[in-house]
Amino acid sequence: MSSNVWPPVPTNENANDREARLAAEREAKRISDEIDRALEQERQELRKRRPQTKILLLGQAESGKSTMIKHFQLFFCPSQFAAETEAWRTVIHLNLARFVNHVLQVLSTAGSASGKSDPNVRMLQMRLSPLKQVELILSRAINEESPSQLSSPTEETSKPTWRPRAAPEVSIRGGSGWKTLMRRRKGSTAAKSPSIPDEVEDARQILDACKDDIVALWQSSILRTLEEEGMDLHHHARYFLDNAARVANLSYTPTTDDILRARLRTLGVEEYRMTMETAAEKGSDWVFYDVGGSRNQRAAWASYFDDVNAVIFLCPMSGFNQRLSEDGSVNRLFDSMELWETVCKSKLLANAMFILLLNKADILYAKLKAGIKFEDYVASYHGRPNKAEYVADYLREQMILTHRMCSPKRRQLHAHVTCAIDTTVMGAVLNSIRDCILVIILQQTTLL
Ligand SMILES: Nc1nc2c(ncn2[C@@H]2O[C@H](COP(=O)(O)OP(=O)(O)OP(=O)(O)O)[C@@H](O)[C@H]2O)c(=O)[nH]1
Ligand SMILES: [Mg+2]
Repeated sequence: MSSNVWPPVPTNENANDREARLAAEREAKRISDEIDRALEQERQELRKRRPQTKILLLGQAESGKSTMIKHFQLFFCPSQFAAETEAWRTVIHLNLARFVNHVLQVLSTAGSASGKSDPNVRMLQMRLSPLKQVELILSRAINEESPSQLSSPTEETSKPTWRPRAAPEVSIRGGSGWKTLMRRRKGSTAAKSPSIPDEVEDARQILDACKDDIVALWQSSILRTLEEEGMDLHHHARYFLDNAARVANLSYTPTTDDILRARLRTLGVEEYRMTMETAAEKGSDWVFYDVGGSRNQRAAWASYFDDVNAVIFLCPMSGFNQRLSEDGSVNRLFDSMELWETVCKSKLLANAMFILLLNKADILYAKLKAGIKFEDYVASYHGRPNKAEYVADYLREQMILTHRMCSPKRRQLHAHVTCAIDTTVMGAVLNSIRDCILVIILQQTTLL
């Protein structure tokens, strides 16, 4: 008998003693197994009874819903956020390649139309032509939907007469599991789709080889002229073009700021399950629904309204001088206000807690500072200071009023002014949202 058996077998044991000992051991094991089973059953019951927190993010397209999801991951599930860095690298490269291709296309049209052809620019156009292939490969790698032609908000200004179409955005269908797909592709050694990782690697090499030319193109004076003439570039496009030398480098790893700026338009509804990793909420499961915000996507929202604990509604304040890309006759801010009213009125959401985020405060600030007058677009603001904090207060008051007038019954509303690309500002907002949600969980647990 081996000496490391516990309890040690008595050396002077006779046959009867042995039989009695084995029977006692069997009984002890039976009791222990029974306890384990009971504990497991209790755990399962608890898991079933634990309220799953359901949070819905609503708002028009480009309001910042998916960016908020990234923040929730970053603050409450940091390991999940870190694990997705690689997938975001591909999206960021696709963003960059698409913007450059868009600029090249605008250049070729404008160049022939207004006689601005310059041999240096023509040379850059030729040397950057492989980026079309890069865009194709990366789009295929994330299984992108075919890019929409109605993709960007349009600035409301009477100045430019010639208006090239905005760059089509990168879009992905909710539920496509693209991040998992990217992780599997990265991990797979030539199993199912051998060509894709190789292709992506090729695309990265091409981008790296083109980086100096991208920088030269972005810095060329002709681009400033095109911008003055109304070339429509998203804020995130500008950010990635400003950082092109770093982003296109072969050894590039996305920073948190880069990931927050990456644009991936949501189509349909994407579900995110997060098991919280931090502080008081540790171990609890939160389920987020991130919806596509453009008008043709909104019909799908209602089927997610059942049993919602919290609604986070994003209103991009900077949209006051923009029109919807899907309907050029509608002002973005007015659309947002109307949408807020509809959401407030919903009977299905009557019991949910509401969180209102007046987002894109940085762009609002920049626009007002540049002399664009808020009252020129929102007549009811007439005579008030053209300052971001006053405008934000005004919008907050209006939206709180709408909530009070339209809600089917009294319920909590928490409103914050946000800039969803600024992690320092968002820290405090996220803590406050977390606290509100924890109170809901507590209330539900007490009610059970
Ligand atoms: N400057 C600035 N950019 C922001 C802010 N919030 C979000 N963005 C950027 O705006 C772009 C659109 O944000 P998303 O989160 O993708 O918008 P969305 O509401 O999910 O849009 P859809 O999926 O089309 O419904 C991204 O490039 C973000 O980085 C902000 O407060 N300031
Ligand atoms: Mg989105």
